[in-house]
Amino acid sequence: MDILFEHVTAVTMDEASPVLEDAFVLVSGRKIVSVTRQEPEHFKGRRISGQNKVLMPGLVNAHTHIPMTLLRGYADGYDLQTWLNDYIFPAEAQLTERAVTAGTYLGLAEMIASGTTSFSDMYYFCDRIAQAAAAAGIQANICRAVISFDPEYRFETDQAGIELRELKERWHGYDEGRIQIEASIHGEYTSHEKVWRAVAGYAREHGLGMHVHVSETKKEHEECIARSGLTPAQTLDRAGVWDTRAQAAHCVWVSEEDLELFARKKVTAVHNPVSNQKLASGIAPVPAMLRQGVNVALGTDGVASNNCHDLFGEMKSAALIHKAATLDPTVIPALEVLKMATAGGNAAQGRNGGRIEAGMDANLILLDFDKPHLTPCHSVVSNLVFAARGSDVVLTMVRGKVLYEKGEWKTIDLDAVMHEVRNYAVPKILGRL
Ligand SMILES: N[C@@H](CCSC[C@H]1O[C@@H](n2cnc3c(=O)[nH]cnc32)[C@H](O)[C@@H]1O)C(=O)O
Ligand SMILES: [Zn+2]
Repeated sequence: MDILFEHVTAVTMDEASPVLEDAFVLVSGRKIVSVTRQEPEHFKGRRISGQNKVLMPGLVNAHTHIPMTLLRGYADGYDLQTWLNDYIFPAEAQLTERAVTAGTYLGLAEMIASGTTSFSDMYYFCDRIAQAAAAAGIQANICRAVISFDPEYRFETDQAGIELRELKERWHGYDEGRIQIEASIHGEYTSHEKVWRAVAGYAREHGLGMHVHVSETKKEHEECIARSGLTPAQTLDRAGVWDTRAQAAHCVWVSEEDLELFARKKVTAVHNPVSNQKLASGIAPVPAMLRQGVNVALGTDGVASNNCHDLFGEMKSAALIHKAATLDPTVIPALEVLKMATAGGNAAQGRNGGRIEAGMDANLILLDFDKPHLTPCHSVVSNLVFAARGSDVVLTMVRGKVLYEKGEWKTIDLDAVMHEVRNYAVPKILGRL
C-alpha cells in the first residue's frame, strides 16, 4: 500500500535548503515518489500524520560487529589491545551459530528502533548475520574478516576465503541489492601481505567492496611504520587494497598523506568517536578528512566498545569532540554530521541515498518532536544532532516497508529474541553452558 506522510517537517538534506516544513512525502513500493508542499491529489493509501514530527533519511551505521551486542558492558575500562586479547577474543571463542543469531537479532532490534536503516558489518558466522538481516528487512553490507598470521596462507583453502566465496554466491545482491557482501581484512596488524594481495585481488575481480580497521591506535600505526617505513594505509595500498570501493574504520592516527591517498582512491573513512573515546584510542582528524575531500561516514563499532547502537549518540559525539579538540566551535557543524550519518554512509556502502527526494529508495525515519527535550525547536538540524535520541524514533521504514512503529517490531519477535539472548547466548559466551 502507498504511504503518505502529511504535514511533516522533512529533513530532505537538499543542498540548497535541507529542511522543508509542512511537506507531503509520498512513498510507493520501494521508492519515494514525490516531495511537495501541496497534498497529492486522489491519494488512496495509508496516511501518516506528520504533526510535530520530523521525517529524515534513515541512518547508516557504517562500521559495527553486530553479534558483539551480546558483549554490551562486558569489558569496560581497557585499551584496545588488552580489551581484544584478554577479554573479547576469549569470549568470541565460545560463540556458536545459534549465539550469533541471537546477538544479531538483538542488535537489529536496537538499530531498527533507533533509526538505522542500513549497516556495514564485519564479523564471522556471516551467513547467520545475512540470514537475520534478510529476514528483518534492513539493508546490510556484510563482510567476513580475515585474521591470519599463517605464512603458508592460501586464499583458496583458508576458512575465511571459503566462507567469503560461499557468502558471495548465496547473499550478494539478495533482494534487489538489499544485502551485499564485501571482502575484508581485519587490520594490517592481524595479517600479512599474502593475505592482503589475495583478498584485494578477489574483491577487485568480483567487484566487491572492502572493509578494514585502519590506524585505530597509536601502537598499530607506529609499529607498522617501524616495520615497513609506511603507514597502515600506505602499506595496504601497495597490496592493492584500496583499488575497490572501501571503508577504512577508525583512521584515528592517519597522516595527511594517508588522507590524500583516501581522497584520491575514494576510500571512506568511518568515524567511530564513541568507541575511540571508550578504548582511549584517540581523536580521528575528521576536520582534515573533510578538508581533503575524503568521504566520512559514522559507525558505532561493536557494542562492546560503545555500548549501544544509537547513532544519535554517535552524531552528538562526532559533533562535539572535534570542537573540544581544536578549541574551535565552528568546526564540523551539525548539518555536516547529519550528512556523515546519511549521504556519507550511503556512499560508503556503494548505495544511492541519504536524501528525501523523488526516485530515492524510501529509507526513512520519523521522530516525535512533541517532547520537552526537543522543545523549542529553533533549528531542526540542531535538535536532531544535539538533543534527540534514538528513542525519539517512532517509525522506521526501509525500501517502503515499515519495520518498526511505536514500540512494535514488525519483522522481529522481540520476546523470543530476548529470551534466547538471556537464556542461551549470554550464558554460552560466558562459558556457563
Ligand atoms: N574473529 C574472526 C574475524 C574477525 S571479525 C571482527 C573482529 O573485530 C574485533 N573488533 C571489534 N571491534 C574492534 C575494534 O575496534 N578494533 C579492532 N578489532 C575489533 C572483534 O572482536 C572481532 O573478532 C576470525 O578469527 O576470523
Ligand atoms: Zn571495529
